[in-house]
Amino acid sequence: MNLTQTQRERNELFEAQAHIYSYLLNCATSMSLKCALELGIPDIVLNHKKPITIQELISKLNLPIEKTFHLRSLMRLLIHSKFFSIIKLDGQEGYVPTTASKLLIKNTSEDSQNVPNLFSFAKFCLDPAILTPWQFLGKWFNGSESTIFETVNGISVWEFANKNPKFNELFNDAMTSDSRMMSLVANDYHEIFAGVESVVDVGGGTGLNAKILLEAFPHMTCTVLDLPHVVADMTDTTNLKYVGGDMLSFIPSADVILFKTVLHNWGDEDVLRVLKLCRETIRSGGGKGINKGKVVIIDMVVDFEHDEEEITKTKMLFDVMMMFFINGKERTKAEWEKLFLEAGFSEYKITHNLGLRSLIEVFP
Ligand SMILES: C[S@@+](CC[C@H](N)C(=O)[O-])C[C@H]1O[C@@H](n2cnc3c(N)ncnc32)[C@H](O)[C@@H]1O
Ligand SMILES: O=c1cc(-c2ccc(O)cc2)oc2c(O)c(O)ccc12
Repeated sequence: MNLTQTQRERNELFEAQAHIYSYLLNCATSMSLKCALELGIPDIVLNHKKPITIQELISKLNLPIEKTFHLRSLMRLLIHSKFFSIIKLDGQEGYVPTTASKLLIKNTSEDSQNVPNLFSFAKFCLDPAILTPWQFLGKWFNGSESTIFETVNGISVWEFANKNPKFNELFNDAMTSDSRMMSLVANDYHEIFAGVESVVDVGGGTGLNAKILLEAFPHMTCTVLDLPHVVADMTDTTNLKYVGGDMLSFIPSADVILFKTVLHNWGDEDVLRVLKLCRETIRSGGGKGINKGKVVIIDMVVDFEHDEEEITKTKMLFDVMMMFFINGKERTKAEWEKLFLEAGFSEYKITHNLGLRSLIEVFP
């Protein structure tokens, strides 16, 4: 087809209109997912064991039959967003889960703590306490508060968590749920933890990451350092100890100093301060031997050149979110390297096998 200049321009404008509308309505996808989670749709579809028809789904959800049409539309959007698939069986269409919806099951038992599950992380991201501050981005640009969270609440996320037990629980459960993904790789980390007797998990939250590590390396001892209100109710065990404190002023000594999704919470100045503290701790701890006296960081490494499109987009979203919520940022390899060298470290090694995150070993 030979389009005239005017036809091409018109088509371009219509395409741009579709593009704009798609982004303007992005929140409809998040909200539809929120609704599906509230209703427990991933659990129902998974537990059905075979494709579930729209009528069966309506009935299991105990919804009025008049809502069938609406539920079908919701499911169609969630199928398009890869949270469910639809297949034909015996002439009837039925919904089946995808890997994404299997990770969003609501009902997992306490003893399946290290089975990957992201329900609590999703619940946190979709909570009004986290969604509301986005509305104030424009106001924040014209104001003096350091984050949009402070524009809305007057205090930082950490102070807010300290003062609001419900938010504290929501936040800690979300981070714990993210840590459950670590159970997928802990057993591959023999090289990284070979000969290591002690680990301090800095900003280790309620300790799930430490527990997963200790399951893979039972001979180790682990100290979890976190803010006092986070570790207040935690109970020490033989090889797991909780310490309340501020990582900006004190890091307990150990063979390995671990930071999982912690350093991206901080700006360069604070990360430098923390890394220098680590360097001091390693120097005075005098750890000798393979793997003794190193820092291990599990965090994003932004690499727009090599990352796949969805990973790139997610890293950009995290970067913006980190920046506006807690003054943190996602870093490129060059940005990480600059901080390591400035803090007095001489070498580092990056292993990319954690999806969005990479594991960085930093040596003195
Ligand atoms: C993003 S969460 C990561 C939690 C855990 N590492 C994980 O991956 O699940 C950041 C953690 O840092 C803790 N934190 C924030 N400021 C801190 C500080 N000044 N000293 C120690 N921990 C801090 C928070 O309470 C929170 O548990
Ligand atoms: O303080 C936060 C906030 C988020 C957050 C903000 C907005 C969203 O739409 C989703 C998530 O995530 C955080 C996070 O992942 C983290 O490691 C520390 C703090 C926060």
